[in-house]
Amino acid sequence: MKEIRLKARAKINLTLDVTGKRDNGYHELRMIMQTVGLYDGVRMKKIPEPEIRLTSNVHWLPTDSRNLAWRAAALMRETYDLKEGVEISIDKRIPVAAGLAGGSADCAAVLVGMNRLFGLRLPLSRLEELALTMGTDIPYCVRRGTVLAEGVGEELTDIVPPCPFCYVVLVKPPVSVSTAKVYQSLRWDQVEEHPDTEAMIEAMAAGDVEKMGTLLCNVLETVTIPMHPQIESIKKALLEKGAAGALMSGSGPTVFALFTEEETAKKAAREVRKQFSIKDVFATQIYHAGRGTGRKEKTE
Ligand SMILES: C[C@](O)(CO)[C@H](O)COP(=O)(O)OP(=O)(O)OC[C@H]1O[C@@H](n2ccc(N)nc2=O)[C@H](O)[C@@H]1O
Ligand SMILES: Nc1ncnc2c1ncn2[C@@H]1O[C@H](COP(=O)(O)OP(=O)(O)OP(=O)(O)O)[C@@H](O)[C@H]1O
Repeated sequence: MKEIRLKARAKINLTLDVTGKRDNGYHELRMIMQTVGLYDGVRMKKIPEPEIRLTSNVHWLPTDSRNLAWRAAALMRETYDLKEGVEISIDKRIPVAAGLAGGSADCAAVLVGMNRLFGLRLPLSRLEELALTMGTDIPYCVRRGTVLAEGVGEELTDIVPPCPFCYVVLVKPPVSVSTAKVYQSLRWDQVEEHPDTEAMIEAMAAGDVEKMGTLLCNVLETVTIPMHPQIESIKKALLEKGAAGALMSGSGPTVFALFTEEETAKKAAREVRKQFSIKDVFATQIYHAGRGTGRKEKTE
């Protein structure tokens, strides 16, 4: 049977503000999300057996209902009463539990893949609704591009014009961060520095990457950086190596930095990898849904 191949892309948060807390413990957010080139390869194939068979190149990652990609396939089979099963293989490149929404991206890719494989013709808006039942970052991973996310992360507005093309270095220190714990520890009403979301949207419209660098701001840094001070050292090193700006993505621990020059970005990536003895360092770029990076795509 025909196999389809999808690229489940990582995201970064250019700004992340928390504006309140709901009774159920979830936080009200206002954040600018951006897709980057780094991706997990997802291959899918229909099988006659009514099963979901999942494999991945990361041997310790669960391949059952604990995996978000498995859950996406199960949800589509149940919701649309699909008789056949599916075989999914994930080539993971996005570091796990990194603040880059790797699991959410795989989940979104499987929703899109099931829609295609089974000829369901569901609009993206329906896939975004289904996505929200599995995690608050997942609707965005279905949509992708430059997006203002509000509510608990599910109210999505495309930002036009989108983020200008630039180079992005990702550095994931070898520590794991639990998103739930970070939110639980956040004293959102005591945070002093909030992002200027409107100014960031203006800087993007002006194509001013240097200005964008000065406006990067994530209130979750107030929780994760004291737990892992190395994040601050990595940010500082990336700025010294020519970044327009550097910030922790999501709940962390990954740090990303924006660069206007490819060579400067690659050199910074090489040097940071060596200086901090970190293997998970990637030189990638901004990605726009449908339009790609606008340049020859490569992540190193
Ligand atoms: C940090 C971000 O990645 C920024 O994009 C997201 O807000 C988190 O997205 P995610 O990993 O998809 O998060 P979920 O799997 O939905 O939730 C994980 C946990 O984070 C907390 N959570 C999540 C989203 C939100 N708006 N408020 C929260 O307090 C909840 O305790 C939840 O149990
Ligand atoms: N397909 C998957 N890929 C990676 N992790 C997965 C997957 N499915 C479930 N998980 C589980 O989800 C947890 C978080 O993984 P993920 O890589 O999505 O975190 P993250 O990058 O911090 O996401 P976010 O930015 O949305 O908080 C891991 O502990 C992992 O066991």
